[in-house]
Amino acid sequence: MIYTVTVNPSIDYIVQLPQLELGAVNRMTYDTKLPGGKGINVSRILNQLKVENAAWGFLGGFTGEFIQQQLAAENLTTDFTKINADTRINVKIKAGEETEINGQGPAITAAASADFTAKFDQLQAGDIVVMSGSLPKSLPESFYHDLIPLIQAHGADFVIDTTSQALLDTLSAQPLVVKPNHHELAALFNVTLADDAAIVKYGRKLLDLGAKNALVSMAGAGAFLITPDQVYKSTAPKGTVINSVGAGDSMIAGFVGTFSQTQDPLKSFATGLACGSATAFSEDLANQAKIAEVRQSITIKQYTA
Ligand SMILES: Nc1ncnc2c1ncn2[C@@H]1O[C@H](COP(=O)(O)OP(=O)(O)O)[C@@H](O)[C@H]1O
Ligand SMILES: O=P(O)(O)OC[C@H]1O[C@](O)(COP(=O)(O)O)[C@@H](O)[C@@H]1O
Repeated sequence: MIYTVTVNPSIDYIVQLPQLELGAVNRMTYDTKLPGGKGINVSRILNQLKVENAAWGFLGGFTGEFIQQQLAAENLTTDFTKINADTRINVKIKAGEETEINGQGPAITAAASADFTAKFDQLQAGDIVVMSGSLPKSLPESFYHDLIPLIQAHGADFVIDTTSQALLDTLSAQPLVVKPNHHELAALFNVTLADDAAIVKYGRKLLDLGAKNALVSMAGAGAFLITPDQVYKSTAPKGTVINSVGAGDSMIAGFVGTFSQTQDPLKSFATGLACGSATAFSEDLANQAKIAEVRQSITIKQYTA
């Protein structure tokens, strides 16, 4: 069983306009509201792949209710901890380029946090917990790190998708996979990544620090998979990019979903690539048919320096 953890979900409010003029009244040509947050996106893609999963985290207020309703309409299995404050709204502006304004997130009380943590008692050996996204300000920086012993005590694995020190702090506990994009990888080690060799060098460092596998995604330029034995690269398939919000989460879902069924990192990489690009080529996250279509054009090569 895969459990996704979204401690800071969001309504993703996607707005489109021909151009954004700062300091002026701008009019939208299109807008839509989607249930968002990284773990929720992973769960929505796992559902498309028919991989059993449950979404955990915190939801509150009218925004939380909207997300709960949307997920129920997709038959997602959820067990969110209720909070009183409103779940955040993240604004995604599409005006030529994509600009994102993500909220800080609501206050989580100590009681809600304890209620959430108690859920980890039900984990079993072989389960995978995917912890994704930013932490609301009211939770300590060590929140993910503190969950790891609860996961590992049951013989379950974990995947972490966060940035900066919060990510570095979890590597020694051996996450099944981590997936920084190349900008996040550069920021993690405070370097500039000028070419493939530099990306692979710093991607390997993630394994040296403890990660079992690392994906380094590069948006329209594809991704690397670094395993203890091999490095693989794939360019992204060509297509019309409609909305790349959630492409990274989709890639993680594809990788973890297939890994849970096959334990094969290369097959998992192929599914991850298909899910990431299929989402970039869709208005909302990708559906099963789009993923299957894009999967046909994925090619992966072994990378040698
Ligand atoms: N413009 C695009 N065209 C094709 N595939 C894309 C595009 N953007 C993202 N993808 C696919 O999704 C993966 C993850 O996207 P990326 O933007 O790197 O992640 P994140 O959203 O975490 O920054 C990429 O490695 C690629 O396979
Ligand atoms: O928790 P964070 O880092 O603010 O990110 C949340 C945002 O990321 C998303 O999960 C999309 O993430 P990706 O584009 O990286 O896959 C949105 O749904 C959400 O608005």
